[in-house]
Amino acid sequence: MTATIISGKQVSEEIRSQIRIEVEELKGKGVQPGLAVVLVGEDPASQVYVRNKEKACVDLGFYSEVHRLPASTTQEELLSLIEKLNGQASIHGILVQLPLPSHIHEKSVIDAISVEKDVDGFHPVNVGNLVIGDDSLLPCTPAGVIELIKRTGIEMSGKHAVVIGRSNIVGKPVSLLLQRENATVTMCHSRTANMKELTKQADIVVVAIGRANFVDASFIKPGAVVIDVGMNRLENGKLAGDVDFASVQEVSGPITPVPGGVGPMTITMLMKNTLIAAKRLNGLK
Ligand SMILES: Nc1nc2c(c(=O)[nH]1)N[C@@H](CN(C=O)c1ccc(C(=O)N[C@@H](CCC(=O)O)C(=O)O)cc1)CN2
Repeated sequence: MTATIISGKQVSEEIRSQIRIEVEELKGKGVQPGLAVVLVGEDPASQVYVRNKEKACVDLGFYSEVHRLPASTTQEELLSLIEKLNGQASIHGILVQLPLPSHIHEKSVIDAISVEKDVDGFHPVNVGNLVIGDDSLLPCTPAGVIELIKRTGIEMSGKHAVVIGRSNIVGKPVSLLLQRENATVTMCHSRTANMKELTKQADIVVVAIGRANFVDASFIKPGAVVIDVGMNRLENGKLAGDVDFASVQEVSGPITPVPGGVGPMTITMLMKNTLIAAKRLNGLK
């Protein structure tokens, strides 16, 4: 059996087409969504992601500012830039590219971003609103996972979903969003004793454990949906997911590849969040 491949590129392009239309409508009301991206240091992968965010802004008609700061930037300098962007009317979304150099305290930086402009959805107020089910800016990768599942026409309500990984930026928020869609959610992590027993009962498996090819066919119930959030750079320079795609696709139902699955959704959901923030900050729906 060969599984259906869920294309993040294709779904992402569908969403971008809708965003383009909404941006034009918003411009007609005198508002151009604006995104500021801050990059500290020269991490090669981060440079690529920031360039792709800049390109997405151009492609979708957003105003864009990219602040490329040297690795020697102090925390105080970074916080003072964030304070300036918090007060800048042309900017509706602020994103500080992670990881930051080790001398900068990540939480202090995230906490300094205005809640209304936190398009990463990492601020504790946005996280708290997600937990209690209030309106908030949702973290981009988890929101992308849910959107991919929905737009593939897969029902989540009443399904058993197993999430492998409990990070603050993927595992925990994905599990909350799946519950919001009325799935029954089990969370597994590196210390889970009977992981395969649990995953083999799942209708939907989301893998975000950060270990290349960790999940093979023996974890998966025939026909289950498999979403791979992993992005592991191998020694040969190739990118590998947390799922052994060749093995799992023999038994699974719809499955996301790496690259080309969840990854492309991350930047698209960032653009969607910036559009939402621009509307809210201007009192528009
Ligand atoms: N402030 C943030 N920092 C980081 C985030 C984030 O959401 N907010 N996520 C990642 C990096 N990231 C966006 O910033 C990101 C990662 C991967 C992709 C992507 O499109 N991946 C492609 C493959 C790209 C490649 O070949 O390297 C894919 O999976 O198809 C987009 C965005 C960490 N930092």
